[in-house]
Amino acid sequence: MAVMGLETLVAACGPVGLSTGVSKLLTLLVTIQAAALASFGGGPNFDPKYFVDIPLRFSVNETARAFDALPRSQNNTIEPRELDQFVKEYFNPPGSDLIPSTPKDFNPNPPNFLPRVQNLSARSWALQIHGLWLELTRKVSPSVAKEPNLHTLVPLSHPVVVPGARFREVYYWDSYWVIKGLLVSGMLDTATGVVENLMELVEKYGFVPNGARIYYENRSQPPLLSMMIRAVYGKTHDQTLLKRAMPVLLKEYAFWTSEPHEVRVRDKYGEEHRLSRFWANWNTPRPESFTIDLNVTQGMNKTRQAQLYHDIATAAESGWDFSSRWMEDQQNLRTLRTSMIIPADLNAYLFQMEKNIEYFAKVLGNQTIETRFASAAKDRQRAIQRIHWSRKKGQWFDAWLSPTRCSLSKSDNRTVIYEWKQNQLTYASNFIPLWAGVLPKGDMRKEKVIEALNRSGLVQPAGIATSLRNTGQQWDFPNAWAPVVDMIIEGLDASGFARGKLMAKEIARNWLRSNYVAFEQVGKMIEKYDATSCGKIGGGGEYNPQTGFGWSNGVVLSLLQKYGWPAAEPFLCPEFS
Ligand SMILES: OC[C@H]1O[C@H](O[C@H]2O[C@H](CO)[C@@H](O)[C@H](O)[C@H]2O)[C@H](O)[C@@H](O)[C@@H]1O
Repeated sequence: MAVMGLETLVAACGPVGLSTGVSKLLTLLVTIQAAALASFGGGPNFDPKYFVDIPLRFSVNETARAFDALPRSQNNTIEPRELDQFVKEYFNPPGSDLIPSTPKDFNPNPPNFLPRVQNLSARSWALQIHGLWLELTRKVSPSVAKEPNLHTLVPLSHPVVVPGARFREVYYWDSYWVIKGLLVSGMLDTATGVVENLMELVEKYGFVPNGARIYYENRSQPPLLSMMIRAVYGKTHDQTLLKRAMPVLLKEYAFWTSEPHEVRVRDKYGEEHRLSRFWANWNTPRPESFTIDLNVTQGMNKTRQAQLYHDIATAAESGWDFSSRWMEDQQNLRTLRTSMIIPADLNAYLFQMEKNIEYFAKVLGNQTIETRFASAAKDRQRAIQRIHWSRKKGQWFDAWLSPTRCSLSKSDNRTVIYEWKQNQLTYASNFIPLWAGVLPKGDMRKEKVIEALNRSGLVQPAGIATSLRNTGQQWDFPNAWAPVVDMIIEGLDASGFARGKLMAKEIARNWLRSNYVAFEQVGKMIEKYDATSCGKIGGGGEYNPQTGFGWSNGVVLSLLQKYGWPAAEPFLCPEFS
C-alpha cells in the first residue's frame, strides 16, 4: 500500500492539528548539534541528545551571537577545537542542573529487606541494586525555575529519580518500575514524590510528557500514572492522595480519549467502538535526535518528511522507539505508520486506567465518577475483544487503520469511522491485555493466551523477547526489555492457571539470572537483555556502573521480592557455573 502524504491523509480521514513551534532555545541547540556532527563526525561517541541537554551559561541571544561569530571553513564547518572550546565556555555540562540528593528515606540496610532472598550472591546483588537509588535520585537545581530560558529541563518540586546515563531526566513510563522498586526498598516518601512530580506535570500540560524536558512536551508515553498511584495507595491507604489525584487523572484521561488520540471503528457486526492510538503533536525532527531524524527522511518530499517525523515522534510516545511493529515494511524505518495503528497495549493500559479511576472513586464515595468509569471500562473491554482479540490465535493484535477508507458514523453523520484490519504479527505487546485484566477472573480464554505465548517463540532462555524480528531496531529481537518482561510475568502469574504461574516463575528466574550476569560479570547494568541465552551480554546500550537503569532496578527488586531465592539454588546462569 502506498504511504500517503499528511495533507491527503487529513483530507481523507479526519482532522489533525500539529504544532511544530520550536522555542528559540531549542532552535539554537539543534543548530549547534548539527554543527557538532559536521565538526566531530558521527562516531559511536556522538550523542545528539548531549547538545540539547547542556544548560546555557549566558542568554540565548548572547550564545547565538558567539556561535555565529565562530570561524568557519569553506564548507561551512567549524574547526573541532574551536567548537569544543565554545561549548566549554558557553555551556555547563549536561546534567549539571540536577543536584545529587540523598533521599531522606534511604537506608543502606533496610529492615526486613527481601526476606525470601536467602542465596548470598542474590542478596548482596540486591543490596547493590538498592544502593543505586542514591545515584539515580537528584533534585532539580533552583536555577532551572529561576532562569527557564537557559535550560531544557522542566523544573519539578520533589526529588526526581532518573533512568541514568544519557537519560538525565524523569521519564513517564519508566517511573512506574522505579516506583515498584522504591517501594521494595522501603522508600515510600521518594515514591510519593515521584507521583507528585508527574501530577504536577499533568496540571501544567494536561498530560504527562514523555520526559521532563521541553523537547518532550509534544507527546506523552504509555499512561501508567493511575497504576503508580494505586501502588503507592496500596502501601498507605491514605485517601488524601486519591483526592488530590482524581482531578489529575480525569484530565489525563481526557487527553487520551479525545481526538486525535481517540478514533472510532466499526466491528464486523456493525457496532461502533471508541479506541485510542498514539499521536505526537509534532512533525519535524525530534530535537534530541535531530541529526538522526534528518538522515532518515533524506530524499523525501516535504509532505512525506513531515508525515514520517510525525510517526517517529508518535513511536516515541508508544515507548517502543523503534520497533518493526510500527512499520509497513518491517525492515524499513522509513515506512513507519505509528499514528495509523490502534495498539492493543495502549488500550489495555487505558482499560486499567478506567478500572483504577472507578476504584478510586468508590473509595472516595463518588458514585457519579464510579458509574461513569465502570461503564467506560466495560465499553473498552468490549471494543478490545471485538477489534484486537483473535479467538483463533489466542492473543490481541494491533489494528491498522486504512488511511483512505473511512465513512461517517450512523449516529451523527459527522464522526469519521475508520476501516481497519488486524496485523497478525507476533509482538510481546499482544499479551499485555492479559496483564491489564481485560479477561475477567476465571475466564477460560486465559488458558489459550498462556498456550499462545508459550508457542509464540517469544519465550527465550533469558526472558521474553519483545518481537520475533531481528531488524536492528532496539525494540526488536533479540532484546528483552524489562518493562515488557515484568508485565508478562505478572499477567501469567495472576492468570489463575497453574501453567501460567509456573511459566511466570521460570521467566522471572531466567531474566534475573541473566541480569546478574550483566551486572557481576561485566560490571554494568544493561537496559535491555539479549533474550537468546542466559549468559549473553549485549542487545543494546551498556551503562555506567555508577548509575544503572531505573526500570531494571525496579523490576529486579520486585521480582526478587515476589519469588525470593533459596540459599541452595545457584544464582549464576548455567553457562557461568
Ligand atoms: O533519545 C532518543 C529517545 O530516547 C527515549 O527512549 C528510550 O528511553 C526511554 C528512557 O528509558 C524509554 O522510556 C523509552 O521506552 C526508550 O525507547 C525517549 O523516550 C524517546 O522519546 C527519545 O526520542
